[in-house]
Amino acid sequence: MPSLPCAELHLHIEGTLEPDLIFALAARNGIDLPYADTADLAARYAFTDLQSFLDLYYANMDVLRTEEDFADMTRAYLRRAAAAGVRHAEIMMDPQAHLARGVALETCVNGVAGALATSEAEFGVSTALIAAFLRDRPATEALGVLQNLLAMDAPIIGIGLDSAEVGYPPSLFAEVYDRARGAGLKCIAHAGEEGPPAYIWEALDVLRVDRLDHGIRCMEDEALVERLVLDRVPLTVCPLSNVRLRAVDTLPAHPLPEMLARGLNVSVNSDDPAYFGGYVDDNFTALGKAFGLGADQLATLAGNSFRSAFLDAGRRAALLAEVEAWRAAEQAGTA
Ligand code: HPA
Ligand SMILES: [Zn+2]
Repeated sequence: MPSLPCAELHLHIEGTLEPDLIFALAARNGIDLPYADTADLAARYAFTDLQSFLDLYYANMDVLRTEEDFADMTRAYLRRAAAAGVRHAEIMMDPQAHLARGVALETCVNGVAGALATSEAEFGVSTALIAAFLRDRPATEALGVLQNLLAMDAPIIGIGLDSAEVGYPPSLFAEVYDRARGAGLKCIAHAGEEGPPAYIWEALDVLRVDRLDHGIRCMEDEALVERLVLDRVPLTVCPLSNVRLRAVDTLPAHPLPEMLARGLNVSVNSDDPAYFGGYVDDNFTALGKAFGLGADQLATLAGNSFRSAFLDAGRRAALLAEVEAWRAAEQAGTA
């Protein structure tokens, strides 16, 4: 069966570092890892919440030192994503996590962007880059990094907001988002993963986001659901991530089917696939199994991903046609 064609809109490139690549980059850079082997590392992926994951996620980034390291990581993701059916990827990176380790902005941005530049020719995956700011660091630091990204003419289409959510409401970053919007950048933010519905309201009303990452806790606030439906705000949902980080207890308890039924503009994404048990195809497969989703619902989710992407009209139409062809083949039983 051919993979469902989709866009991946919520993907932290640093979260695609697989254990074997972590070991390969450590060897290349002469770094001693505090793990016996890849199995020892993978055994530590039993997370209790977002912070327990972030601790390991930031520690493992230490193997990324050169432009080539960032490019190799990005190419490995694109190869795997293409096999998963991804036809367009809007990829987030965390520049502050690298700056804090003494890696230059040019090194991390040019490494990732260099691999993205050849992605369509090499893997058939069109791409865009999003610079995410760490909400548990000061907004003044984010503002400085944004200024530097603009000064170097970094090939980014937008900004995001990630890292530890609770205690760091979106409104802290109002000035950063105003500046980004003024520079013509798209505005995206994580909200409502672990944080309360009030953070989603702030992302909408203060940051004026074009798209929300996660947003699953909107289901606790009826007026918020109505607002999100009315404005067709895209929500990039990451089911396997939510289970691994204990935002939901089990996949069958995930609110995604209810979100779809309420008319929310939901897409399916992998977040940090090396850490959360799978890429976007694995997320679709797990959802299909947990909820018995048919071709129509899967095609709706894939269609939403292309409708929520920052694509030009021509490519969007071509990719939506691929989804319709997939749906027709599935329904005819010829896939
Ligand atoms: O799932 C996530 N949530 C918040 N911040 C992150 N940074 C990487 N992954 C995540
Ligand atoms: Zn995320």
